[in-house]
Amino acid sequence: MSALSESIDTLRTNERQWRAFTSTSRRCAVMAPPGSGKTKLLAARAAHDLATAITPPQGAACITLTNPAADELRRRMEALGARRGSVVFVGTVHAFVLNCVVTPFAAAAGLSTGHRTVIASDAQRGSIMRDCIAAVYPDTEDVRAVPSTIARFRKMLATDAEWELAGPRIRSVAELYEQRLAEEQLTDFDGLVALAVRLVEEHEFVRRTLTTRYSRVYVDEYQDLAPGLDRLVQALCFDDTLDCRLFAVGDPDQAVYGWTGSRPELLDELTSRPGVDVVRLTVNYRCREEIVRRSERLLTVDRELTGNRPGGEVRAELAPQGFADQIDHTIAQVRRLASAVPLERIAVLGSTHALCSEAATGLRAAGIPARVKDADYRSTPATMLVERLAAWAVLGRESSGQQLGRLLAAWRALLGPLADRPNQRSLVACLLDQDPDRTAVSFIDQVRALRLDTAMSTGGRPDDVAALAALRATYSGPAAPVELVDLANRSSGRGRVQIMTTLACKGLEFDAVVILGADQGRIPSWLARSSMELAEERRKFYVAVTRARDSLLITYSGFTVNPYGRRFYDGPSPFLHQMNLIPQPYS
Ligand SMILES: Nc1ncnc2c1ncn2[C@@H]1O[C@H](COP(=O)(O)OP(=O)(O)OP(=O)(O)O)[C@@H](O)[C@H]1O
Repeated sequence: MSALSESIDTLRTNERQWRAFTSTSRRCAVMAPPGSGKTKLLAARAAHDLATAITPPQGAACITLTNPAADELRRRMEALGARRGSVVFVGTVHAFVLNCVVTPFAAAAGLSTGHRTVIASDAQRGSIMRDCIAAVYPDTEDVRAVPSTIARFRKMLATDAEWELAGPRIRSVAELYEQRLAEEQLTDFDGLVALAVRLVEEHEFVRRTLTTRYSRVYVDEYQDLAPGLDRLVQALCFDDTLDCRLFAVGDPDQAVYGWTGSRPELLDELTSRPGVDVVRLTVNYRCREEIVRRSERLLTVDRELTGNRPGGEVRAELAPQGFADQIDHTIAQVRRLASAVPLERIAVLGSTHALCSEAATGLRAAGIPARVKDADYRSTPATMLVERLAAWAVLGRESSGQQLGRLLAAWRALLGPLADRPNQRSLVACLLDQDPDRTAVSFIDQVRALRLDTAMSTGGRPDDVAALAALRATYSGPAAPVELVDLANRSSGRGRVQIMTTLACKGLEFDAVVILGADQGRIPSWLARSSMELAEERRKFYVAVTRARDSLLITYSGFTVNPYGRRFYDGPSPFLHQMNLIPQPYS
């Protein structure tokens, strides 16, 4: 039986999943809690449609928010045998906007000069923004909030009336900033999204060509789409004169990207539009029942969710000596679990990168191998591919879980026309090289020299260029891991406890989870003041809690310490009371 048939058969066992899988509506929205099989359903539905209902040259676009989530979706679809090719797009919304909307249509619609779109690097954006602020504000004024305010308004595609609310000086800086980018033939992601929305909303030929090519659109994590991206989906999938179907999945209780302008209500708005078939899933297949029961206490509305696996352990432990003490509790927990659970199936989550690296130092000092996600360099398509190539080269197909054909397809997708046949042959030769002296850094250099660097810098991908440089630096510093196997293990995380922020754990699952630092001021963050910000902190914690399949430990001290050593005795996180893990405080 094929992997796709097997996956479809498991969906058959759940009446609601099956209803969504077989929905014949042109627009289907699946609202579902963590672990209820949203991504599984979306991958199976897309793979099945590609095999049975979509005939080339028509294709499909499968869109999600972040690079790791896109990588996971691509992996799941490939495992189901979904065909890959020029008419199937699987990637992030920003990659869709750049490669499928702006690059092919902006010049034809008269909205660009026809030059290649170059995305400004973080450094370029920062420097231009500083210049523009200096041109509008006097030196004496506190301008720290200006860039984030402008970013928020640009992400929400603010109307004239909304810009007026922001004030004339903010608007002037925003206009100057966009003008400077244009003069230097640069753009940024917010500019790209705004341009794509204009192209799709104002030009019928763009809508028609796009929907002829991508006759089905699949969106994972819909609740996290920023408003501009929601407008793109509306323009393509809610125009009855076009033949474009939508299959969207999401969970408003997992909306954690408020700073991008996304709102949890977007998914509710989608489901209340006419002609949308709404399916609500209620079984959490991931977490054992005790974890489901405790996690649901964090929500304001009872969703009547059930777990599908009995048992489970949820504990909160007081570490009275402070954060270092919490790390000791974590070490004890990892040691307790280690005989039964592979280390890579254990996650340690902290609210900030700083807490995560402190935890990694503590675990490593105790002799426990640990990997901090995104600590040294960003997970971009280029760095993730280099890690996967190293895994295949060192561990082989069986142990690495990587297939050469898929790696080459990913290589071609990344390099475009630069990945000609001789280039691919050189890559395979590099992967087959058995030189025992090869280090991680020499492998990285070899792969980058195979036109990877050139493709990234000429292809307008400054994030990948910066991330590749940081990847090299990670393996070339004086105390850096030098072995190629260290790089190879990075993609699977094999043999290492996985440490990451509560934001970065989204979409992942582990047998056991430890959440560190559940103290007021950290969870929720002291920076969250408004009710909207506090609600997002609660959702972030809910996402973290629901990553655990079997056991969950949450540590707290009842106080936090700021960088100057001052203690704040604000008590444990209120979420621990909410989950009924510690008694309610006296009011
Ligand atoms: N019908 C089913 N039978 C058995 N297992 C299932 C079923 N549906 C989903 N699962 C399993 O449940 C787990 C969670 O699935 P998946 O990652 O797709 O959930 P999700 O809803 O996308 O989660 P999240 O929103 O938390 O990221 C996976 O291990 C998946 O294989």
